[in-house]
Amino acid sequence: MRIRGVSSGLQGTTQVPGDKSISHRAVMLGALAQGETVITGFLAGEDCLATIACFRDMGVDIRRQDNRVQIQGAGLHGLQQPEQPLYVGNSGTTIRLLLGILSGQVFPSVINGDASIQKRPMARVANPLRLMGARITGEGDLAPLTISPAGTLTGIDYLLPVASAQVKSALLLAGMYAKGVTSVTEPAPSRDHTEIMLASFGVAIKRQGLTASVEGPVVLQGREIAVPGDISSAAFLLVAALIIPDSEVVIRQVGINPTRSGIIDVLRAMGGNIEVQQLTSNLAEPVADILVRSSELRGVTVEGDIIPRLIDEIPAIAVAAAFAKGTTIIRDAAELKVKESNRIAAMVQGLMAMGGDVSELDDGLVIRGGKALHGAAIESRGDHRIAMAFAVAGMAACGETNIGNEDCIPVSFPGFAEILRQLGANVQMDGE
Ligand SMILES: O=C(O)C1=C[C@@H](OP(=O)(O)O)[C@@H](O)[C@H](O)C1
Ligand SMILES: C=C(OP(=O)(O)O)C(=O)O
Repeated sequence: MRIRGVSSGLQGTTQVPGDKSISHRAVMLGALAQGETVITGFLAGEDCLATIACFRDMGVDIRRQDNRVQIQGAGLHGLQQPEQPLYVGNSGTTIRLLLGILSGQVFPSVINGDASIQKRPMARVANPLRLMGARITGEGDLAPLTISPAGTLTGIDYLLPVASAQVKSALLLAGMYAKGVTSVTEPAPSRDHTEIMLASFGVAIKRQGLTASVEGPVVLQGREIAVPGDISSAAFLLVAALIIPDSEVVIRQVGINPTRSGIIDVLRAMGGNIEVQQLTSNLAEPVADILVRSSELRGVTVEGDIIPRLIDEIPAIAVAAAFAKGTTIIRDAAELKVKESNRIAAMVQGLMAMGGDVSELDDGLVIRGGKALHGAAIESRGDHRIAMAFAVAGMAACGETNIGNEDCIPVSFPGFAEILRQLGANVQMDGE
């Protein structure tokens, strides 16, 4: 992907594709429900398509036309043994949440993913599932993993060592199959889409402070789900509009669930001019139109409980920080090292290659902003968020930026380059 610095600001009204986390969960719960589930605004990105493929491989009737997905629910015990290993591609959410569901099945299964997935830690999910009675094996607890039938699971009380919505969700999903109550307590609030969606499918999920509990067995009722735009995708447009002078952009219909909206708090604390017009005030997954204008940004410290509320947005925040006056410190974010790539190392190296003044911490990074950035050759490491973060940096830098392995972008944001071009950016994908 080739990006040139823009000569004028980004302008216009746009919309980002559907929320990735909500799209995955809608397919999973729809597949396990009774009756039909219809999803609109579904993210037709590679990760969520992998989730659909896994459930089709287990016999579920799922039809998709663009962003509309129609699922004939198989019921909690209606999945069939897959004929081949389930393949999740690049999707950590798919493999971790599926481990919870597969642990409750009466058939054996094998689950695998791409080279990045094979390096990501699965013990954080497999260990608590084993406490429930699940039988999961794999070399070094890495994918490929084999799940053998275990008889009925037993509910547990589990204190998560790190705030992870994927681990929390895997345990709640396994809890649907377990005898007794499964309770999960997290150290800080992580995204709560699983809890919200389980309740909307009719499951009596209890929530108290940082604890969520479910008592098995449950019955899920199919329903209609409208997926809002993904704030994690909107993050790249927000930062681009803030750092490119003379920009004014409206992003319509973005999900602003408070467990996801830390990016807005941080960009505003940096001096970002962002207006949020909430459209739905009474629903559990609030949706808003967001207006953003170019702003003089200043450095901030990002740490503590806000980190899980913006974990996937840190690459975008690091780019905003490089264009801000003063120093930004990001810490308590060691989780970034075990995402699709080591995102701390990727951001430090890439920003340095563009002339930024950055240093790496064990659990984050320090960005001394305000240096004039120039275009550079950046390796995305096959990580969609790294590729998009540097596309945005390249738009505000002088000269040309080339991003290697940018074909990972549709993992979460199909149409990224096209949307940027419509807003006035000079972005070209290889082969265009
Ligand atoms: O549950 C989810 O949908 C996700 C949870 C987060 O991962 P962790 O649970 O590992 O923090 C996040 O980084 C990922 O993009 C999506
Ligand atoms: C970490 C991410 O996703 P996953 O864990 O599902 O691969 C992401 O989308 O930034």
